[in-house]
Amino acid sequence: MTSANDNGRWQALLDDPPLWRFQGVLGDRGSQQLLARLDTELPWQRPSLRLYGRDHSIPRRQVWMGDPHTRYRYSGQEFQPIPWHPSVEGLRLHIEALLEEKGSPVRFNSVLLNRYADGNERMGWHSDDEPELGPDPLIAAVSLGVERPLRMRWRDRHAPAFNVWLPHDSLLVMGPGTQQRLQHALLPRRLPGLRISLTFRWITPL
Ligand SMILES: O=C(O)CCC(=O)C(=O)O
Ligand SMILES: [Fe+2]
Repeated sequence: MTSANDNGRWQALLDDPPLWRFQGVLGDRGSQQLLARLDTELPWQRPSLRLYGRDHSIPRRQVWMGDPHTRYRYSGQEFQPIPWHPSVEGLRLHIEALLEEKGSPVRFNSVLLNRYADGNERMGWHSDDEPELGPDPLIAAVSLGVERPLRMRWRDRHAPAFNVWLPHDSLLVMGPGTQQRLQHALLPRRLPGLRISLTFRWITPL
C-alpha cells in the first residue's frame, strides 16, 4: 500500500524533537469504514481514575488493545489489553510500513483508542512517559472523525504553546524526546461530532 509518493505527504512540524504529520493514511473509503467499525464494534469504556484521592470518570471513552503481556498502568489503575481487532491490526501494519519507508523502522505492540463523542470530551495535559514505554518512546497517533487541535506546550516553557491540527485520516508521529520536552492535551472545543484517535505504542513488560 505504500509508494515512493508517500514522501510528499509527510510534513515536519518540528525538527527537535521530531514531530511529523502524514495525511491520507487509509483514503476516504477505508478511513470512513474504520471510523464506523471502531465506533460500533469496540467495547468502549469510561473507567474512573483516582486523582488527588478522589475518583473521577474520564471525560471520554477508551479501549486498551494489544499483545497479551502489554499491561498498562496509569493513575493507580492497571489496564489489561483486549486482543487486536483485525482492522486495527491491519492499520498497525500499515503504519509500521509507512514509518519503515520513511526511514524510522519501529514496531508497536499496543494501542490506546480514545473516543470523544463531541467537543466537550477531552484529555488533560500529560506526557506519555510511563516507565513501561521506555526512555525514548515513539508514539504514532491516527485521527479519525472531526478535526481537532492537539495543544502542545514545552515543559520548560522556553517557547509558546502551539496547536497541531489533526484532520480525519491523518497520522501524527511524536518522535524520541517529545514526551520528555513537551506535554500535550486535547482541550474542549465548541465542535460537534465524533472523533476517535488510536495511539500506537511499544510497551516493554516490566
Ligand atoms: O486523542 C488524541 O489525539 C490524544 C491522545 C493521547 O494523547 C493519548 O492517547 O495519550
Ligand atoms: Fe498522549
